[in-house]
Amino acid sequence: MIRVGQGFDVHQLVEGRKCIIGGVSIPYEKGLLGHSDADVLLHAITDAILGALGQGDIGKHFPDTDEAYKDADSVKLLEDVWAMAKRMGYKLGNIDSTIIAQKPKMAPYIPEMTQLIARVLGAEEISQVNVKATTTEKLGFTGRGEGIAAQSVVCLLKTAP
Ligand SMILES: Nc1ccn([C@@H]2O[C@H](COP(=O)(O)O)[C@@H](O)[C@H]2O)c(=O)n1
Ligand SMILES: C[C@@]1(CO)OP(=O)(O)OP(=O)(O)OC[C@H]1O
Repeated sequence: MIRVGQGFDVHQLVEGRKCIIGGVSIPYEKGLLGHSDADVLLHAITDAILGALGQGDIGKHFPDTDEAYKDADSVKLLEDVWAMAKRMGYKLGNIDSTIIAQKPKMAPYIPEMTQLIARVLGAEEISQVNVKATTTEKLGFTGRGEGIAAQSVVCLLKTAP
């Protein structure tokens, strides 16, 4: 059986925070604000997987009112959700994601993000994981550099009854 899910997330860009996207710390004058490390891409991916599983969203599993997730490493949150997917008998079909950011330039960091996501999700080949980036041509909150958004679509394949 095939299951499909989609995820979308936004975090504000502020001074004095790290810019962690796809598990990679990107050198930039601003970083993403959140209760956790605010990794907007991994949050969109986590939500896409939860959607495919019919298990709600990231805030249901990791509430931003819980001190346990303060400054949480979003790689760990993704690992926890992926462990659930495996327990439910799923493996990765493929995942495609887009980071929506005017700046910084994501292209140099995308291979490292892709490798990390592929490792966490147990991809058999790297082409199962695709990460893209786009500006919004200086339009809207992303175009003004006020925040970064990410969206993701995942296909999961049932491996066990
Ligand atoms: N933050 C970003 C945004 C875009 N890119 C790369 O640039 C290409 C052109 O972007 P457009 O918004 O003009 O389509 C895009 O295809 C990405 O490869 C990027 O690296 N970082
Ligand atoms: C990840 C959580 C939990 O630390 O906090 P944030 O970093 O604020 O991220 P968000 O995308 O709002 O998702 C859910 C939260 O519960």
